[in-house]
Amino acid sequence: MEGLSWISDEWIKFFEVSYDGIIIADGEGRIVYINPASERLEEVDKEYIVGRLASELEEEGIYEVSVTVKTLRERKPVSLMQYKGGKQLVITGIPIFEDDEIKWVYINERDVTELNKIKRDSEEVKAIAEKYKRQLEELQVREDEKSEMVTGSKVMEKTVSLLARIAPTDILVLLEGESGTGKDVHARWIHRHSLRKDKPFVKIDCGTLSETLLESELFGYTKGAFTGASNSGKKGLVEVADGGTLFLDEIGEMPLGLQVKLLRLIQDKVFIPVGSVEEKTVDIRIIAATNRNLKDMIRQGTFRQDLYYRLNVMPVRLPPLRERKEDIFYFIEFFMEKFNKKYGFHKTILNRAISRLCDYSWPGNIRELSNVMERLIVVVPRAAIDASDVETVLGREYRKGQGEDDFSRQTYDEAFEEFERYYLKGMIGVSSSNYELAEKTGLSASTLKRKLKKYKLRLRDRAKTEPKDQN
Ligand SMILES: Nc1ncnc2c1ncn2[C@@H]1O[C@H](COP(=O)(O)OP(=O)(O)OP(=O)(O)O)[C@@H](O)[C@H]1O
Repeated sequence: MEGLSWISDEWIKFFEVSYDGIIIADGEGRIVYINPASERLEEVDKEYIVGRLASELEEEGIYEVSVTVKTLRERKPVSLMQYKGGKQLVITGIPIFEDDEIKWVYINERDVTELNKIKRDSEEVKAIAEKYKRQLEELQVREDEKSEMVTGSKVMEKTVSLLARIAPTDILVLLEGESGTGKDVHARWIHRHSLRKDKPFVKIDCGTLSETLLESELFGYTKGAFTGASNSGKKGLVEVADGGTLFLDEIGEMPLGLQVKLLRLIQDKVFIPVGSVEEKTVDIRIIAATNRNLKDMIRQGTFRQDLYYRLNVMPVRLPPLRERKEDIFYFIEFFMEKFNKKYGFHKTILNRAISRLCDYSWPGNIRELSNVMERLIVVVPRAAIDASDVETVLGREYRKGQGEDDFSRQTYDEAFEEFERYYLKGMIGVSSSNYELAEKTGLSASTLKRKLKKYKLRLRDRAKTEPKDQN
């Protein structure tokens, strides 16, 4: 340690206990000091190293690349990453100048294996946490779906899985269906499952306002734009929806004069507030809904063809309830739970009451079913809703609706499945065991098991919905 005689023994003691490797070389590259940590990290012996030229040690392969040599050559701090005996070392050489000459090279070696492992571990932990977070979110979504939207039948499952695929994209969705088929519910579902879910969902019913009012509601107005306009002007719903989703309900009712402005909004995401000359740009996703046949409207000249093609990118048809009778069971279950909770009841419904509800053609679709279920829960004074209650609540509607089944849109298989489920549900109502059910239906135990599974039916549903003495 001759070359370092100017450094006090106290300082050397610090070097000796350092966890980092420390090497000091002179201006010619001759190693004058190596601390125990460096001996350990580099797997070398100080007796062999001290007094030797770094370039020689590099030639001998003791050092794969000598940082000392590199630092002397480049005359500036140099950092390298090297692997030695399974360790990952970051080696830094710093030249120390006297006048213009390099007097010393100070080398610091740090074992980053542990550090990198900790980093990798923490990344792994982060990835696992992300995975669980995603799983939780998916569970949450499923929970939401359960509580907000019925998705029971095969048709509905297909629709929902299509919506799940398109929800995160910005594709324009056109929901088509009769009044009460769930266009609003589905539009909100798309928004909630989109990347815009934390931004506003703004609905405008194009059928309820006059052309002038609709225009100012949609696009807003500047101050003094028309008599009675607020002095400060007003933001339109299009702007309120910025970043989120604009739901244009009853798009078929949109006045022709506004259709061209809507076309511009859809195409270029620009609009002009009433009374202004300046265009404004927004970032919105548009979902439109209609219960009218837009193609017929084009023929009648009340709907623009170019707008129709802009809107018809991803049409999603929500069939009327009479075309998906299988869904009625799921809706009944859903509304029983919903309204029992709302009114604090624990009412049940008998299978024969369910049969009556299924017989009806539901011209007002799910909205009508929802209203009827709410009325039944509230007005029936007994714990179990019976067939006669349904007939009373539906009244004349029931008799009118009976026998109006429309199978014209169903294939034979679909109609058969609908009947089979209906039949089995009825037979469950009059059987007290699987054995009895098999006997009454004449089906083998295994066929019965398979069919009950297919239609998600259970014998204990009966116990839940029908008191024993009523059978
Ligand atoms: N899949 C569903 N799950 C649960 N409730 C539903 C579903 N579809 C519709 N409903 C209920 O039925 C009623 C009517 O639904 P919604 O308002 O979405 O229909 P709509 O097609 O938009 O009707 P309109 O054309 O008259 O505006 C609402 O009370 C809604 O909660």
